[in-house]
Amino acid sequence: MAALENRPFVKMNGLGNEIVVLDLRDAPLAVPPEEARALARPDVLPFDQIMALYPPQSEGTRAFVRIINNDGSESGACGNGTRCIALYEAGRTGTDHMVFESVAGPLACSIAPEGITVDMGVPRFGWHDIPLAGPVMDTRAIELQAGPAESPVLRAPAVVNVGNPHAIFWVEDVEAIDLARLGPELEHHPIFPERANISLARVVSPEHIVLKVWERGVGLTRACGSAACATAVAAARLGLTGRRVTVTLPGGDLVIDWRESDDHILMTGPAEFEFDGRLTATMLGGAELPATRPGGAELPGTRPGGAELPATRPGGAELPSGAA
Ligand SMILES: N[C@@H](CCC[C@H](N)C(=O)O)C(=O)O
Repeated sequence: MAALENRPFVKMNGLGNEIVVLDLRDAPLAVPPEEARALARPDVLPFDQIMALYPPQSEGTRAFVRIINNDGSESGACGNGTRCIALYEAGRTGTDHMVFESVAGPLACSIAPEGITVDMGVPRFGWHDIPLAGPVMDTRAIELQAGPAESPVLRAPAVVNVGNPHAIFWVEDVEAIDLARLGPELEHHPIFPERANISLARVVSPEHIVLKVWERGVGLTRACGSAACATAVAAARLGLTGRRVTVTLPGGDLVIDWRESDDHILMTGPAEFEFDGRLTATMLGGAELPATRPGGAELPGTRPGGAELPATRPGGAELPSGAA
């Protein structure tokens, strides 16, 4: 029997970043990577991340969250997914201020008419924090390039850790570069011992950045909240922008404020409830577990066509009423 069989799920998205919330607080169990990969198949429940909720470990927090990519690997941060679990918890409990715990630290969230704000913590810049394979003094621009050696198409990214590792390349036009081709090579470059999320960023003005992201363990996505945070911080460090910027991703806009008083990064944006249901053995791979989406190069749709998906409500704006 699949470990997650019969568990309730809630499908949500944050700016089109496809999120599955698994509330495992009542009966905690680890998400088996092979079941995550099976679930992510295009005809089942394609997602970018699972946000798995476990019993809180500290007083005053709602849950300990573990973040699982659709290749079954785990990440320390997911900005869009955190807004989703904040909305989920608000629907369940009626509270609009809450704190989650994660392997990277506390995540304080607040819900307001202008959006859901998550305190993503303090960014780290040391080469061993990213981490990089060896000592680098200045992580605002590291020695790394992609494309032909004699005429690289990408070079000298900034690197930042915001709970997960990011490399940001500054470009004139994010659409002019084939990130689906270069992303896998850069994600797995030996300079990144834990791999990295790879971003192309165009600085439009001191208040505006356009961003496209190849996510570690996933591929191209419509939005990546932690990449938006990492990029905003990297741009401010280089003097390309101020500390408050709007970051435009394929899925929409996030406002990032790298707060001067304590260096915490505040990310504000939307999240949406889509539908909920229960996981079945077939969804979790049954007897055989085929590979996940090839290369993750396609942008996933918002609604799977899987005939056996036991969705209990059509996609809608309402809040989930407690799937746990
Ligand atoms: N979609 C996320 C980032 C998810 C984690 C990333 N793929 C990693 O492995 O670090 C976001 O919104 O931040």
